[in-house]
Amino acid sequence: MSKAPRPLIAVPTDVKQFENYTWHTAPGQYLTAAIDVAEVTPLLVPSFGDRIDIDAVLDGVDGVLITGAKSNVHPALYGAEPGPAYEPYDEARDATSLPLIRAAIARGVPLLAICRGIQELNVALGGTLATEIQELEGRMDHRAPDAPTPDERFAIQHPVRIAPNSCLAGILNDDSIRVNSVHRQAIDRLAPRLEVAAVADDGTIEAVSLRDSKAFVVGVQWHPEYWARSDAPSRRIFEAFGEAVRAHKAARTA
Ligand SMILES: N[C@@H](CCC(=O)NCCCC(=O)O)C(=O)O
Repeated sequence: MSKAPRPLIAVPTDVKQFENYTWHTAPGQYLTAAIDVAEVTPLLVPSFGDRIDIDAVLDGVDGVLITGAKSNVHPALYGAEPGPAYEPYDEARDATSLPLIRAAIARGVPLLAICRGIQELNVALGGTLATEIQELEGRMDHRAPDAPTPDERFAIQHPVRIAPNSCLAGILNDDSIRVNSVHRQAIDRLAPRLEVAAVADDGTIEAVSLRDSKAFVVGVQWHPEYWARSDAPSRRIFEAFGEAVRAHKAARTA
């Protein structure tokens, strides 16, 4: 009996200049976690903003994965004054990922948003971000260790407390896990439709989910993709995302 075809997920891209070309690209660590652990097939969505038919994309996939990136959501999108503390920007990505997030939520398409992704999720739904949080009173330094290798930069660093009865509590079946940390921005004002699913010891919001949502909508500030094969909570997040994607496909094709 032929194997059921793997469901497809959409992954919006970063726009980068490299070797005299403009590239629309995504880091491989997210794609391999989707393939190997969530067992879904990622399709990159080029960041051409309103030139991309978001509905046509969502007609063809059963999930959305929003990756991390060194760039930051443009502050004008949440009413902050642009400046060096908010740079670098990737406005083409913003113009694609934010509409994609809103449309996926409106249609009940499962969504996993990681690092920059949780920040985009919050802004897309009306929230705001704080920048250079390591300079804020009482905050830890959430940036990556100043280390030469990716394994060291994405090393597990600090605990986060999982909100009881949250979507994430159901996925992880634990009240505290340890996570890596590679960010200098974080959620400031939480969007009205989101609820906190995890916090760090300094109060930084580390995960959110959509209030009263039937669909899987989870944002995490850490990087479960990096250790998705070896770290149990990381694996569980990608497995749960894959389960939600397959359920969406089964319901859509029933
Ligand atoms: N730029 C935002 C989001 C951080 C993020 O997505 N980090 C992952 C990749 C970054 C890297 O490889 O250095 C912020 O800083 O909060």
